[in-house]
Amino acid sequence: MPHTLVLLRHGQSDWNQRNLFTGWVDVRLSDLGRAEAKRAGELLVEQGVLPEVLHTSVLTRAIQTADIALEEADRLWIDVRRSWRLNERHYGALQGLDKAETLEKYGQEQFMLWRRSFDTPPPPIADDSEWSQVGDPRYANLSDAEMPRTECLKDVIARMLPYWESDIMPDLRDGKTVLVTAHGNSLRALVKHLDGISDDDIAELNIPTGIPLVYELGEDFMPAKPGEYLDPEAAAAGAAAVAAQGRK
Ligand SMILES: O=C(O)[C@@H](CO)OP(=O)(O)O
Repeated sequence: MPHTLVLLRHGQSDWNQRNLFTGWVDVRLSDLGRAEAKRAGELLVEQGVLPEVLHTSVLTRAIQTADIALEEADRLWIDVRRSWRLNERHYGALQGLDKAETLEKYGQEQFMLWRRSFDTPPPPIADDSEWSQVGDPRYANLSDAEMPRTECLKDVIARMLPYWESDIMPDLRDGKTVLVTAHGNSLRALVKHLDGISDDDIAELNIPTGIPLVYELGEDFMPAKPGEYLDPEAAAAGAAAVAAQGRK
């Protein structure tokens, strides 16, 4: 029996709209982001993909997106689990900075290295920075070593995959249609794993906001073919817009 997995990046956030590096900063959805989340719920209903369990990050924009989409699908009642392991990549000292200004200041090569390279993290954020998450009660159970001050995609894979195996795979094994509502870079980490994308090629992959991406997985919890967006045209346009961020 194939397992159905639905990945959903949160709708546009206030900081996506303002073109700021976000990472673990807990910003809310913009009006457009709420509309995208509602549309995601409509797409799930229209195409008969009805989630039976939800996994989200502990960031509000992912939680809001799931709630709005599931309300639209009349599925607010399904079981929910949340984990910091699905959080956006921690953007280190770049959190709160304007993407276009950062590009201008450091140049295209450094900007893209920080943004999309597999294993080069941005400089770490200071614990007393306005945009640090140290001391945030939702991370009280993390050890100091687990609490990131910056992350590259490789680090995200290392903290996300254990949750995939321990919590998401068992729900798939139970035959449930699983919705994972998360973030541009935490979902890039999962798609890299599922689609077997190389460390170099993953730089080119961008995930659009608010469009469900559906995988049918085999008994080994791997797909026979890449996932399919429920609105492929909007997904292509959305991914191109993410790729162009930084350019004003
Ligand atoms: O700012 C961020 O946290 C991410 C996602 O919005 O941005 P980027 O696509 O530049 O990695």
